Amino acid sequence: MRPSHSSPSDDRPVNWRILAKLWPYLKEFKTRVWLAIGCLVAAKVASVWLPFVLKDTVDNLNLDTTKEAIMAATLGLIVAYGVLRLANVLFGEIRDTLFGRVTERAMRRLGLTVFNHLHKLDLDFHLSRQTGGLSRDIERGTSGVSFLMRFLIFNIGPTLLEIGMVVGLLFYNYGASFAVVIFVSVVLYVFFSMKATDWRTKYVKQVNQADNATTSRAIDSLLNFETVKYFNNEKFEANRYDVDLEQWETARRKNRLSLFALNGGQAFIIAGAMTSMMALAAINVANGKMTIGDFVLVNAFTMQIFMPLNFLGFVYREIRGSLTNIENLFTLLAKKPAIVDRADAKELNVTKGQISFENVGFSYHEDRRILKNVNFVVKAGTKVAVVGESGAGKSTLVKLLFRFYDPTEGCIKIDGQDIALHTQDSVRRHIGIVPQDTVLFNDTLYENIRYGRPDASELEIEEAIKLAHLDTFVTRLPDKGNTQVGERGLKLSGGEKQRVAIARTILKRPPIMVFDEATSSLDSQSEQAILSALREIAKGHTSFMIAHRLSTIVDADMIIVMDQGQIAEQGSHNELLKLDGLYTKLWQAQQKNSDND
Ligand SMILES: Nc1ncnc2c1ncn2[C@@H]1O[C@H](COP(=O)(O)OP(=O)(O)OP(=O)(O)O)[C@@H](O)[C@H]1O
Repeated sequence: MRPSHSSPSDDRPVNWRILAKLWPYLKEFKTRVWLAIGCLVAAKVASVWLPFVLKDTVDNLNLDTTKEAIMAATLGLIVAYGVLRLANVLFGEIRDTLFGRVTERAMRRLGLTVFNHLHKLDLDFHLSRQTGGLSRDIERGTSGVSFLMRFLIFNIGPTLLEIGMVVGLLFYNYGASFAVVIFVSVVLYVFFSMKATDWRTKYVKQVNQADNATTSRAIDSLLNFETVKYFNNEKFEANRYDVDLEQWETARRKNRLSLFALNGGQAFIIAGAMTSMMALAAINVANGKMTIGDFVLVNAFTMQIFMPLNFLGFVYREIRGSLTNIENLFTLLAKKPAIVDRADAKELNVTKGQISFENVGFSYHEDRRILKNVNFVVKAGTKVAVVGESGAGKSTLVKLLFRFYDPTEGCIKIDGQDIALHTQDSVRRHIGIVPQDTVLFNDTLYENIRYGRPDASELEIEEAIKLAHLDTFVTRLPDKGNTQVGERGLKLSGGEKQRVAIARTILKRPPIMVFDEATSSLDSQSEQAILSALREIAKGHTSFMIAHRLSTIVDADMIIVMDQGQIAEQGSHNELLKLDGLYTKLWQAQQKNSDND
């Protein structure tokens, strides 16, 4: 696979105002910023001085006097030349070192702000995002800050300062002609470079698009490695990849030709300017108006100015790209989470753990109602189970309880307090969830369990492992609890992952425990063992259980039967069987299935 490009850009007009938004991230090191700017000026003064020392040296070398007198006159100048060169480089290095810290701190602050913001955004945002694209946006945005600072402060700023000084000095020392030639050619050069760069943007964009397409194709294909093998489709995959690579190759060729046009045009302007300057200087020397030293000085100035301008096209494009990337990042930061704590939100105070749903209605999207008029009470310390067909809205109840969403109608109360009026943090602190699909961090088994309560002791972790029936499994592992679980926990089976999730929740020990099909990935024997463990753990806690297999919840204090977003029946197992309704149908169907097994 080819390495991917880091420099994206699109056709949007450049928004320079974004620079103002960066200031809060830079002002922490205000003194450093000013010191760096001071060094920048000092380095440029030294570099503009250099041609003058060179001129005096050349003129002194041409003096019609004794060897000793020439040496005496030039020695000091040569030392001054060396000192100025050193000063130029040293001040430049000090400026880089001083400013490096400012940029790094700004990147750190911005990175952390974005990270915190992403964790505040709602579940809907995270369900719709494309992780790859999002992380590229963040990476491009934060490194955009570094690019922008580097190029604005270390390249554009110093170059403009130098051009200003040189044009002024030429005008002061030799009159308007040299200053005019330099000024006009610089303006021409900048104008041409900006126009040509804007024109080239579409080719750069094509390369980036082709690059993203080939990279995505390769990654998708490799991620589906097993499927490719199941269907013997290696050749088909290679052909598809090659079609993308061909487009990438064409885009690169066009991009290279457009770069040739840009560089060619720039070289043409530089050559024209240098020739004119040299010709003017030569005429002046021939007329006796200028010395050989002056000729050398004009030559040195011209070279000094056009050298950094050589990179202007590249720098301009990078700045454009960086501004766009930073703007994307600020757009992300401006995104408002759907669930926000009210200004007067209080801390939820849970003493018993009673849950009540009062006339709750909810829809993910306006045009489709998921929950209608849901009313029930889970008394403190009891076990309530929710059953119903797939898609009936069972997990949605849990998402509302956890405040991933707020109800569209009605309210949910814990110990009589409306959770929508309390901080999300305090609501979540009192609820432990073993979700339907457990995703683990790419870390060790121990660390994944410790996540339930980062300050838990080794002993408490061991106990949680035992209660979740993970101990036999752990002892069988080569590295025991220090075994890495792989990305998203892929090295563990579904049942093992669920037990890790149970162990985590045991460590958290919240007053309210929610089990969303917590035993769905277990075989019947492990399921029975875990269920007895859950019963043990749930003692004294309020537990809310979503289950498909009714046999796992027959002992619940109350069973709620959901049907198309509404409560169809509620009561204990025996009461529901007596009703001979939906629950009885579900029960009979499952009994029949297990008899057939
Ligand atoms: N984020 C979402 N955006 C839009 N619709 C959603 C979202 N999450 C769930 N739904 C829809 O809401 C309905 C209820 O989903 P929910 O997950 O609550 O059902 P469930 O009863 O728990 O189903 P299962 O037993 O299969 O887990 C489903 O039709 C589902 O497609």
